[in-house]
Amino acid sequence: MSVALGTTRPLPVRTTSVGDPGDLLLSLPRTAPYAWVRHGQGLVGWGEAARAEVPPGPGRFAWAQQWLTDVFGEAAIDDHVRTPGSGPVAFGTFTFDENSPGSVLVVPRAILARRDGQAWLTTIGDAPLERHTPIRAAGRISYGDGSLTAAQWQTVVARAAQRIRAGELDKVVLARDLLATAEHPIDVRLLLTRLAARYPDCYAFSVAGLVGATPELLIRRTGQEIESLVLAGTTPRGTGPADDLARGAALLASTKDRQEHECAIASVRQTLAPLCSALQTPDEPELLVLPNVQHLASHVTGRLADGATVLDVVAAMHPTAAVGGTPTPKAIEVIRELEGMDRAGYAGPVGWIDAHGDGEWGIALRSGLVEGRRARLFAGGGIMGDSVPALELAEAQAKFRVMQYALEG
Ligand SMILES: C=C(O[C@@H]1C=C(C(=O)O)C=C[C@H]1O)C(=O)O
Repeated sequence: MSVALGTTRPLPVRTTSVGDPGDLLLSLPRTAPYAWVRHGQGLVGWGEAARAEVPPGPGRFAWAQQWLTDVFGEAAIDDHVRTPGSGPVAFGTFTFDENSPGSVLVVPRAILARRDGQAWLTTIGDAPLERHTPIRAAGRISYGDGSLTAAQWQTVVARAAQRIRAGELDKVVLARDLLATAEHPIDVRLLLTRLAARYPDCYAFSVAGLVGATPELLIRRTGQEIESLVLAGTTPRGTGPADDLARGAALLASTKDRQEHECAIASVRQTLAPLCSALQTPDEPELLVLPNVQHLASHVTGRLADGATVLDVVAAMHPTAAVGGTPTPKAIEVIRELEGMDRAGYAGPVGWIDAHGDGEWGIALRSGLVEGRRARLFAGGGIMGDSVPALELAEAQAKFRVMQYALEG
């Protein structure tokens, strides 16, 4: 466990109501901003009161939960707002692969939040906080291949589809990375403001260098109520309104995409059912239309049977078939074997948790790891037996556009 210098223990936490803070993202200072924002609502944080580098391995979520229980349990909390996200909050990112290092939890020293017309500020300790400075442009952006070229990746997709046809597994999600280099150091706040403006239906997030705008809500816990938005099955946007509608209709009617979606729903149902006293999954997916792609989407709701925290639920759900595959252990094996890269936090859980175990966690898609002038971007898609490599590449390229837009404007 690490507790930042300049803060005393137990952490002195104070939450008070504040007037309308305006755009949450515009309050962030430049260094290490934390964010989870959708439709202008959510939480932003800065500074560091406590930080944990979570050790890799199968026990990582339990380790993280214990760390949170210790840090929150001994905090001296003066919370005048008492709502999910008030009091001390930890932002977190977990790597996709449990064996990869890089999972991090951070309790910021300041958290500014807004939900349903209510706004609040939480501060920890009284040392002065870093102040807001103007957002800086990144200048020209150039791109290079990551681990595999587009052609190599298509070969890998074809190989995976062949293994699915041979009956080794039902579905696997394969991704690739793209390396972006900017002329000037990348200001994460610039990426966040662009992402929030162009993708308001997505969760714009920033945790420990992992930045993106994900449409996929892994789990939200509010008391005993839980919600999840399952996405799987994708088509790029059309060239005009008629083409767009036709693509949406074709996606809803596509056997390949409906089966891919069913794999994702089945994995979520299977992991949530034992934790819930009630669980509703829709019979038919809907279309979620985003500026770059259209997805098959299912909104799942439920009621937790016992006192599981949001992180306990994350631990049970990750990785869903939307980002791993079916069956999960075989899909993970194939991903490790074929992708030729470490996904780091991409496709892993990202979000926040409070001292009562409430919180919101997404799947870190449409994202990149940002450091200095460089960003490593990630995108992928579900592969089935009848997947066409060129179409999968086009889908991944459409998904890369989210972060390319964030970098280039
Ligand atoms: C893997 C990604 O997205 C996932 C895969 C999808 C698909 O294959 O249709 C759709 C949404 C996400 O669950 C990504 O964005 O990189």
